[in-house]
Amino acid sequence: MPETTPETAPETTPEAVPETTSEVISNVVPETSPTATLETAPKTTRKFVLASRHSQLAQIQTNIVRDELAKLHPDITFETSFMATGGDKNQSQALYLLGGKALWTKELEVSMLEGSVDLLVHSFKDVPTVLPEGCEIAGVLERENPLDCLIVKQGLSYKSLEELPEGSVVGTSSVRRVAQLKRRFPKLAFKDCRGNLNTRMAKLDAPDSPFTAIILAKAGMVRLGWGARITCDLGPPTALHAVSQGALAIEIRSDDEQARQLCRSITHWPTEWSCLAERACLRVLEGGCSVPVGVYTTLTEEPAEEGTKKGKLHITGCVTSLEGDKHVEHFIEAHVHTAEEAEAIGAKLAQVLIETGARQILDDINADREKRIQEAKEKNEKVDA
Ligand SMILES: NCc1[nH]cc(CCC(=O)O)c1CC(=O)O
Repeated sequence: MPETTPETAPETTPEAVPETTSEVISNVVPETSPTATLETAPKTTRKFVLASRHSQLAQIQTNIVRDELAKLHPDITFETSFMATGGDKNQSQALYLLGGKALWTKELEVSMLEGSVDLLVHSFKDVPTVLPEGCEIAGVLERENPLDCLIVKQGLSYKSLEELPEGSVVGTSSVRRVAQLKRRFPKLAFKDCRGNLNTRMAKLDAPDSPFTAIILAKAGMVRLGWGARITCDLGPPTALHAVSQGALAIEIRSDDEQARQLCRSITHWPTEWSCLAERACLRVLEGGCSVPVGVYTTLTEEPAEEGTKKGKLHITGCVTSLEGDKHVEHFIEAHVHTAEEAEAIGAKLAQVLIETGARQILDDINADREKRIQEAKEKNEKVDA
């Protein structure tokens, strides 16, 4: 297949990037630093290795975090390391058979717990709502635009989902996106489109591609420098985005106090609290497998007493049946003073959704999933449920 990376793509393809890149950012002690006088003292400053998946987007995101850290901590050395994860390696099996989201994070966590790397940089939405023992999210950067967006195949001039002819094939592998869009656009067809963003864009633009358009997270497109390919945004009320979409999270070993301090220094608290509220909502709803949950959150900073924080949290959540025929949506607005209060609001939102119809939708989805796993087993497929 010819290289069909969009015109705006950087020169470097992901294949050109070595599996492991180690780059010393800075170990120079600035002259103004109080430690600058200890020139003969042994260098005890620890080196920190940031790690992520090896996709081009993951590398860009890791470099964003590294640059933020290096800017605030010029006396510390930061390196980066990139590796393939289960999710990258297995792109043919249906996502619902692959055993959950830990797919993208498990190998990285193992390396970190072994001590080979120190800070894991993730798209927050790929991080499971429950982390392994000994791991925690310690840092969250300011959120990029959290919405989904439509990208129409190159050469076609449709400007929105409304304009797509009946029966057009829209690519996405997200049950949330399919459910929400079937509800609004019953005449469109949806088809799996897997792989990292480079792969998905190439699949869309290939001359023999079945797709008229695909749906992606806008944040990824923007970070890759492909914003010009975005046809339109998909936001409320048409579509609510995934929990924590558009935010970057940094995971550390729970016993690594130095890493925690570094993460705190670059954390954007309104993003962190918003994402924690969204994750609390998902944790209550999901019971272990991926569900079509959409959210939209704003957190507006309010005047607070010295040394404290306060914000007005407005969080909307929805759960949609896989065929788009059932949908429950609710929002809560509350003043919050701590991350824990924000999480409590997210959990309460989930509770309200469950009581107003989400329970039935989720039970149906779990039954459907069980059935498909059973069918797959019967077909002798390797299933890791
Ligand atoms: N599911 C994969 C994934 N994980 C994070 C992003 C985009 C960046 C982000 O949400 O921060 C994407 C691509 C997509 O959903 O289109």
